[in-house]
Amino acid sequence: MLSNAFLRRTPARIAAAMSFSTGTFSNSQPLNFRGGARLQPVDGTQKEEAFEPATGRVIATFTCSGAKEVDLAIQNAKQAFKIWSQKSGSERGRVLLEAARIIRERENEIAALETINNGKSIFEAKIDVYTSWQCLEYSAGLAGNLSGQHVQLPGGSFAYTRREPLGVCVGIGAWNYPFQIACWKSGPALACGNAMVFKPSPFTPLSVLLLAEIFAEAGVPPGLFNVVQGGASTGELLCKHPDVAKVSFTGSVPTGSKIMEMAAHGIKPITLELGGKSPLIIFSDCVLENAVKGAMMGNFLTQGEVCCNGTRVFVQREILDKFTEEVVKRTKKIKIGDPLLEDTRMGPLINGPHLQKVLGFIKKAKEEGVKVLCGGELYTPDDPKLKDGYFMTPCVLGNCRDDMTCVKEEIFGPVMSILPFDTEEEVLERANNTIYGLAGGVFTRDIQRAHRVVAGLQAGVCFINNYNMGPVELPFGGYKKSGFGRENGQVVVEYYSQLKTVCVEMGDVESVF
Ligand SMILES: NC(=O)c1ccc[n+]([C@@H]2O[C@H](COP(=O)([O-])OP(=O)(O)OC[C@H]3O[C@@H](n4cnc5c(N)ncnc54)[C@H](O)[C@@H]3O)[C@@H](O)[C@H]2O)c1
Repeated sequence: MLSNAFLRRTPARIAAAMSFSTGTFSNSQPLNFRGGARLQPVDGTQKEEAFEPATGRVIATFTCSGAKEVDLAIQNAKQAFKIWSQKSGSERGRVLLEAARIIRERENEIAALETINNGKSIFEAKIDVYTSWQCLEYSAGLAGNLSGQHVQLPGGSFAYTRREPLGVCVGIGAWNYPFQIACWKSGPALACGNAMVFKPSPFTPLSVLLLAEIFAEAGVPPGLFNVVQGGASTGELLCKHPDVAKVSFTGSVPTGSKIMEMAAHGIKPITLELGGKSPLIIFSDCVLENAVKGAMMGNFLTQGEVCCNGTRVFVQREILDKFTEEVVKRTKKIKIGDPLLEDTRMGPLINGPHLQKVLGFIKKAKEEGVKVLCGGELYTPDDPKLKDGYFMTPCVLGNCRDDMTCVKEEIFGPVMSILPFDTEEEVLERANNTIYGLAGGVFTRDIQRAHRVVAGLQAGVCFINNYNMGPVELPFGGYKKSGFGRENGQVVVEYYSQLKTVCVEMGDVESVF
């Protein structure tokens, strides 16, 4: 997700000095964080390796946390919650502002680590860091504004509501936006007075440790924000723990469904930020140049590994050829390569199995009759140190039909499917014919049609004449199987707090007995 404000920054600021280079990083520090410090987990048997996708090198090994370590992290969070929840919103806000300031100060280091471990270009990783500290600043504002309601009752009696924190919240993250996801969950959670135990994806365990250190430096009580590492089994230990008050999850639909089952046993509220297969509808009266740019932004950020991407690009038949020609021309020009170089716009995919999965979708699409208009192949950059990286060429598919696998399923790679349409009524029905409902977009100069179409889209986040912009002031989240609950925007406090109603009697008790 992008921020307009970031894109308007001066190139000099973006190209700030870097001290990392691809193929050199190796982690030597513990990757769990508990009680205010990095440490090794006290238990856990399974070992995991994390990779640098650009080179295929192992850059970190760690033990997946077991039941004892998970419990210790939660007990630490419980203790810190007692202190943090008693502070005023403004006091909490000040700490979050300081954390935001430190993130800005360490922007290059955080972005570089994200690029090394995730593979996205450094240009994009800096955008992620930008939206991360913005979220903490925004959450700081929310903290100072938390309040209840005062309601007058008969006879001078009255009632008031208190917005109270939930307790220990668990955050479970996906690998595509590791630092940003951790900030988007912890910012509002801490603002509302909660503590958090966060588990990143085992593919991207590194950058969240910087966030934990930054929170500690900014002044959160030790234990307020903890990190446990691991995969499904560690995640399940967190979700099933009786002292956890809420789970906020970002990941795939099948895992989201399991999280919901586990939460059901404990009657725990959850936020689910899940996958998507979003429609991007381009009418023939659009500004073609903007529609082409929108389709590129809606498909190729972070190697296409973006939940809200508009991967089903519906194009009105009159402009199909012109649009397709322009998109293909620009897709072929995307600079693929060393993600730490400032002019690279597409890095490697997250890992070998995922790369093979994406290529498998393209193979199947060919069997089902699509025309590969460009890309969709393994790519080996000239630089020898990148020869084992997980690179592929961004791909545009033509001759697509709604019933094809590549059009129905989330590919989570740089693959755009182009689908012709004729009428507004037809395209809206086809756009909504999916289990997902995360996002959707429309390009048209007709203002009435733009609003009519987005009103008809079954999606939580809609764009008119742009795509994939994500300012932190706006709620983000899905409809249908893309999940529920919202991140960001003022509404986020609903998902990290609970409301207490207090009735105050000013007269005598009237009893019916
Ligand atoms: N809607 C959003 O905001 C958003 C944002 C980013 C990614 N996503 C989605 O995430 C998916 C890609 O991420 P992924 O491959 O990491 O997803 P995933 O579901 O495989 O894993 C997500 C997280 O859940 C953990 N996990 C796996 N099994 C678990 C279990 N049984 N119990 C508890 N935790 C478990 C993983 O270790 C990881 O930390 C895509 O579908 C993408 O669309 C959604």
